[in-house]
Amino acid sequence: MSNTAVNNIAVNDTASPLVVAIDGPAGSGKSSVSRATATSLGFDYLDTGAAYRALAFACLARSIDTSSPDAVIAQLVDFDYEIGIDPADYFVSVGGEDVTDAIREPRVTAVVSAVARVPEVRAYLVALFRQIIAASAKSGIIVEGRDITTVVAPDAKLRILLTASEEARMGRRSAEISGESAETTAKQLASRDAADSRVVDFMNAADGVITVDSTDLDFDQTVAAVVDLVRVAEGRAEIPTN
Ligand SMILES: Nc1ncnc2c1ncn2[C@@H]1O[C@H](COP(=O)(O)OP(=O)(O)O)[C@@H](O)[C@H]1O
Ligand SMILES: Nc1ccn([C@@H]2O[C@H](COP(=O)(O)OP(=O)(O)O)[C@@H](O)[C@H]2O)c(=O)n1
Repeated sequence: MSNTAVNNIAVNDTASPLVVAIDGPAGSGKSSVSRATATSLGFDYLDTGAAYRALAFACLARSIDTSSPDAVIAQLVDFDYEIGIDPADYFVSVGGEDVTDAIREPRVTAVVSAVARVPEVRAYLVALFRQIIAASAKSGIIVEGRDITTVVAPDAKLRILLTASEEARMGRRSAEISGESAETTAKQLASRDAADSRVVDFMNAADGVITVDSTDLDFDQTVAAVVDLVRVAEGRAEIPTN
């Protein structure tokens, strides 16, 4: 297996990886379930939301007005972003600085939707995601976000919409975030989903996309459900009956 570097992205010249596309609203479990599934299957894992967050972080670091599309677009020229796609070595960096935790701060979450709704930003990042996917040297890659099943990888071997009731999603998120009331977390999550869904529809499964509803599944059961679907997609198992 050999890899070459083009524009800082290692290009895998072996067979293309099996692509698993996962979309869904905030708090449905996309990142955690995708990462655990990738670990269990020996696949890579690409968190696309991290790129939008990293760009929002870079804008804030330079005091850029994130409500100005032109100002945000101007940041793309020297947006020096890197992400780890090995689920055992997940990191996000901007300009060589590790921002893995910083991009989850509420001040970044508060402006990320404004950055993500700019069409030029989306076109730039979609192209980057496709390069990263093509460069995966593993047998598969799980890619999660909002528009993966419809825009980034509509031809993925397996496409999943991961959902959970609003109540379950908000409960999970507020359990993670300390320092903010459950009510504040719930309001912020709902308003971000509303803003994001004006740009891409990630609440309804597109044709051919399988819905996995994790409302009544615990974390391990959700991972097991996704692993089962991957085995079916690989032709290694029959379609699960429940
Ligand atoms: N099925 C589940 N049952 C309980 N908790 C879950 C489940 N799926 C995910 N979680 C937890 O919910 C939280 C939000 O998950 P996360 O992966 O960050 O969601 P997303 O990436 O969709 O925003 C995490 O703390 C995660 O461990
Ligand atoms: N494929 C994607 C992924 C994220 N995003 C944007 O990036 C933001 C952060 O994504 P995320 O996946 O980290 O969000 P969480 O649901 O994990 O909080 C979202 O609120 C969207 O605005 C997007 O527009 N398209």
